[in-house]
Amino acid sequence: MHFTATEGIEVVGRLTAESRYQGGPGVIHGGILTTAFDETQGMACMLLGTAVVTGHLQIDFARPIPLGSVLEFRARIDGMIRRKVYTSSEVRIVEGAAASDEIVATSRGLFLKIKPEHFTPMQEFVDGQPTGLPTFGDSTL
Ligand SMILES: CCCCCCCC(=O)SCCNC(=O)CCNC(=O)[C@H](O)C(C)(C)COP(=O)(O)OP(=O)(O)OC[C@H]1O[C@@H](n2cnc3c(N)ncnc32)[C@H](O)[C@@H]1OP(=O)(O)O
Repeated sequence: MHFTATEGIEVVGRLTAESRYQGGPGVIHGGILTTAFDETQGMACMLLGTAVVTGHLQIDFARPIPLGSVLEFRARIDGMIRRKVYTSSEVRIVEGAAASDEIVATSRGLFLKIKPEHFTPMQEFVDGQPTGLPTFGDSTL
């Protein structure tokens, strides 16, 4: 996805519903849409200048989204309480046969501000390649 920061704490991201994203016949998979919402709201949080992780994410799938559609996501920060960052986002089809001003799905998120040490225990698993462990093809196995 590509993102643009707009006025205030809001970001806009675009995603093309490619055929490899198919869920039901001819439509985008809900998990792909969920991931895009997560990314878009996470990107809005990055404008705060602090690292966050997703704590809670809810999605309302309002309309089926045909493959080939170009989707435009908009996300913003709605509020903050202590480490909690509340976000919302919606998506429209902006190019393709089903393009219109209608909102086809919405999302609300809760992101938690974290310290860099949050990821320290997972360093060994970065990129899915645990270090310090024997790997397949290792002649010492
Ligand atoms: C470009 C960047 C895009 C990034 C987008 C993608 C981001 C991701 O996908 S991150 C991956 C998915 N998420 C994760 O792996 C997170 C896994 N969960 C965790 O690590 C922890 O549960 C974490 C950090 C979210 C919260 O744990 P912790 O830091 O101990 O917070 P904790 O003290 O329990 O709670 C803090 C506050 O948040 C609230 N809270 C925590 N989790 C939740 C939740 N799931 N729902 C509601 N409230 C919650 C607590 O009630 C508490 O509220 P209050 O301040 O009012 O008392």
